[in-house]
Amino acid sequence: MLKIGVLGLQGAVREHIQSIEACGAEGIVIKQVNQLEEVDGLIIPGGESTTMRRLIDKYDFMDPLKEFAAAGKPMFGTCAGLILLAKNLVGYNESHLGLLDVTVERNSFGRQKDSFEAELTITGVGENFVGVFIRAPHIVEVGEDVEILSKHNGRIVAARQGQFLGCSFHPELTDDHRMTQLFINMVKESK
Ligand SMILES: NC(=O)CC[C@H](N)C(=O)O
Repeated sequence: MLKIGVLGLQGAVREHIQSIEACGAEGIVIKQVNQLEEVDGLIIPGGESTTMRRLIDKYDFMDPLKEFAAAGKPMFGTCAGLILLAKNLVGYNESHLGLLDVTVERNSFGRQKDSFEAELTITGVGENFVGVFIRAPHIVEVGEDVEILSKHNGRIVAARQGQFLGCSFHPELTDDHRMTQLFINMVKESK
């Protein structure tokens, strides 16, 4: 059975595990660096990117996460996880993991729209996917070999570059598991 890890330092961890299991894979909460060896792919969940970054540093996850990526293993960042994966962040000089070649702007859907749902069409997933956006970032710009998978109101909300997948919304908060399945397929193909 495929083993998919969810970085378990902060954020919406349990819901991702449930979604992974609904897709027939094994979900493992990663709380210690050595657990990364057990999994074939990793989801970095939504939450608060600054808090998650602090915990990544505190528990020495930075280099092991970069090594995980360098080994060619797929990674999927959702919401705050997208911010952590991105190569560039609007208004910041430094990024976090800097793996996915996109520029991301945090909290970019405005105040009245702090949280909302929207029906999305996502390449590789299909139509009528309800995206749950919670103080969501969006992708402002993508690098050459990044495929844009979905837009909402002209803004890029999902993208893929090889082994890396990122989205602005929380795919684990509905019982539509197609986005999780897309990632699991990427993990299958990478083996
Ligand atoms: N739902 C989320 O993950 C929100 C992300 C959060 N606004 C951040 O900047 O980290």
